[in-house]
Amino acid sequence: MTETKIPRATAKRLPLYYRYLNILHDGGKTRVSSNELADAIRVDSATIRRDFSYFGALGKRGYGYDVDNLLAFFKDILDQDRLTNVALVGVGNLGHALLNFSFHQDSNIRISAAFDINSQEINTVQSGVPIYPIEQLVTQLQDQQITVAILTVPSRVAQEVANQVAETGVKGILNFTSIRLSVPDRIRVHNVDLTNELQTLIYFIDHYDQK
Ligand SMILES: NC(=O)c1ccc[n+]([C@@H]2O[C@H](COP(=O)([O-])OP(=O)(O)OC[C@H]3O[C@@H](n4cnc5c(N)ncnc54)[C@H](O)[C@@H]3O)[C@@H](O)[C@H]2O)c1
Repeated sequence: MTETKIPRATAKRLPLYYRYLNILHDGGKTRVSSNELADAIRVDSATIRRDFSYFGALGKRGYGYDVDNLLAFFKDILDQDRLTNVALVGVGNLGHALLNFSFHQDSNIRISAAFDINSQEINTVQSGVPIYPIEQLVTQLQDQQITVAILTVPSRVAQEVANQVAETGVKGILNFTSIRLSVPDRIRVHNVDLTNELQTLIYFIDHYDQK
């Protein structure tokens, strides 16, 4: 694995690059310019060149980037050869939507276990994923060597669930609840807030896109 320290904004674009390079590869394309990439994924070409330069992937003037090289490179960085098992905690409205969502086939991510307290849900298999009672969270996460957990429980129980997750080897939590979780330093928490995303989008539309 490459240990390069990269800005978070760059890291967020990596899966985007990776997906598009796969499309190019499947279409038999062997090289691509930063301008072509820019048009396709709607990130400006200067940003793409800067992002790629963090990894020492420098295109040649007049040639662009070699698709296979880049793809192998991103595959390594994103650790795509390894399947990541993810746990989902809270199979309600949002949890069901995530269970039914097939992650991009080339992403190597899958939800392998879900947890709830609702007797209607537990001990069933939905979209191929077994739903276990929350009491089995710690043992299942450990047995399945799960490293990422998605929290879609009601906010009032979020911290309590996070405490249980912290008893396992989980390294990352994708937190959909409105609670700012307190977890040990070894666990990274990413908060997802659709309201926030929409407000940011509306802000940019209102302030920057008035042409
Ligand atoms: N971040 C966002 O943009 C966003 C959007 C929608 C909802 N949410 C949040 O996501 C969470 C889920 O929303 P929802 O609409 O799916 O709620 P929901 O009530 O439909 O689902 C919650 C599920 O969690 C289960 N649950 C309750 N206590 C539990 C526990 N201790 N352990 C395991 N499971 C437990 C419930 O049985 C239920 O199935 C809420 O916190 C909500 O505020 C966030």
